[in-house]
Amino acid sequence: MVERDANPAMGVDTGVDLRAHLKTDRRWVIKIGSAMVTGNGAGLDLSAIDRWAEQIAAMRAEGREVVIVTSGAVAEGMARLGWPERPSALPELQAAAAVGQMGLVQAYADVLLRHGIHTAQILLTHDDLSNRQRYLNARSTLRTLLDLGVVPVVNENDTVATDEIRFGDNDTLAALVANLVEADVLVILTDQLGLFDADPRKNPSARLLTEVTAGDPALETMASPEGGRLGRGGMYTKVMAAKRAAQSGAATVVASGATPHVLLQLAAGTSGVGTVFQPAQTRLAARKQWLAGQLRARGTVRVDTGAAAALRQGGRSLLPIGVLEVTGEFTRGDLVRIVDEAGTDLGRGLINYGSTHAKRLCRQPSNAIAELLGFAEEDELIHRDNLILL
Ligand SMILES: Nc1ncnc2c1ncn2[C@@H]1O[C@H](COP(=O)(O)OP(=O)(O)O)[C@@H](O)[C@H]1O
Ligand SMILES: N[C@@H](CCC(=O)OP(=O)(O)O)C(=O)O
Repeated sequence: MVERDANPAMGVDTGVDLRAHLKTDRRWVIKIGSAMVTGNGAGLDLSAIDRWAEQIAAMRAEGREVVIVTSGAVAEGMARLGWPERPSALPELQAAAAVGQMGLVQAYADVLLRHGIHTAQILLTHDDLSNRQRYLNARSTLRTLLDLGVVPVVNENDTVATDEIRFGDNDTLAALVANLVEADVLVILTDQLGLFDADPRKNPSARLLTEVTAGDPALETMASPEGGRLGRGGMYTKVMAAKRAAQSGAATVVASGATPHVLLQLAAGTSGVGTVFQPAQTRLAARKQWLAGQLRARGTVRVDTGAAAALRQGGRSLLPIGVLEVTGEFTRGDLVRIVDEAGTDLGRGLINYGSTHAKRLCRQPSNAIAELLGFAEEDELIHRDNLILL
């Protein structure tokens, strides 16, 4: 039996009861590692997938949104091809992943459909998320799927991923997906009860830490980069994923996928389950801080008095109807300055339309966007979540 201990040096005393917070957190990214999905390499563990699906269905019924990030393509491919060891050559890994991915998504699709929930396969590479246009497209697709009540099932696109464009481990991918969908919580299900103060495989007296602060450098020395036989990255990439998720304001929990009702216990705020990584700041504060740190505005949007008042007092999004003039050359997702009629700085924001389109939308109602441009991305020129006032 593992001793549970919140090491006082690692404890969090922010006055925020993070476990209680989980009870109301709405958007969850749940990452499931290879060892858990494939019953330690013995082929897909369908009964485990079934148990998680049942819990995810219960979470959906409570009004929560869930994105699954699942590993296991390579491990399932190995099982299907009868390979006992994970290959080291990239083409073989990619071949195994291509074989295994088929069974992996089918398994999630089948079990979730039994609960009346549709799934969607999303395969991403690092390249997709570092290219602004593709990042925004992936983000819109994921948000639309969530709005439709679909559970996206994400994995790395192993077939095309070469060294320069691969995440390499799904913990990093999951943190980036948490950022992409602005998740409240990232859950990483693995084959240990959580983060221990040393690798429990090597040190049987290692103690479980239940509450820690994301980004605490001490955690990085405790977490070994060695994974199990199937996984990659070990606990180190999970600690780094928690740090990354915290930068967009998400809390991370590392817990065992084998703990009965693990997801429902977390969603109920049950204490002692897994390791909770507390983010140092709130989601909105993190996002606004990121926006404030962006110095290079690519264009300027001049707004009328009504729009300026709506932004200042009402915390509203900027609609094209309130825009007098757009200057500069920029693409969708770029940072622009927002100024009032007199040209005084009001704020900064990420714009939903490129400059050619934005210029055509000045003074137009949002319901005319589709007709004017032949397509409509969003009703707002700048959404309030992507806007800071100076
Ligand atoms: N400090 C630590 N606490 C818990 N596990 C650790 C720690 N350091 C290393 N590990 C190892 O990390 C492994 C989990 O990583 P990995 O095999 O990559 O899992 P997954 O497939 O779930 O991503 C555990 O089985 C454990 O041996
Ligand atoms: N895309 C790979 C992920 C490999 C991986 O990172 O595994 P893990 O460390 O178990 O999350 C696969 O599906 O096998």
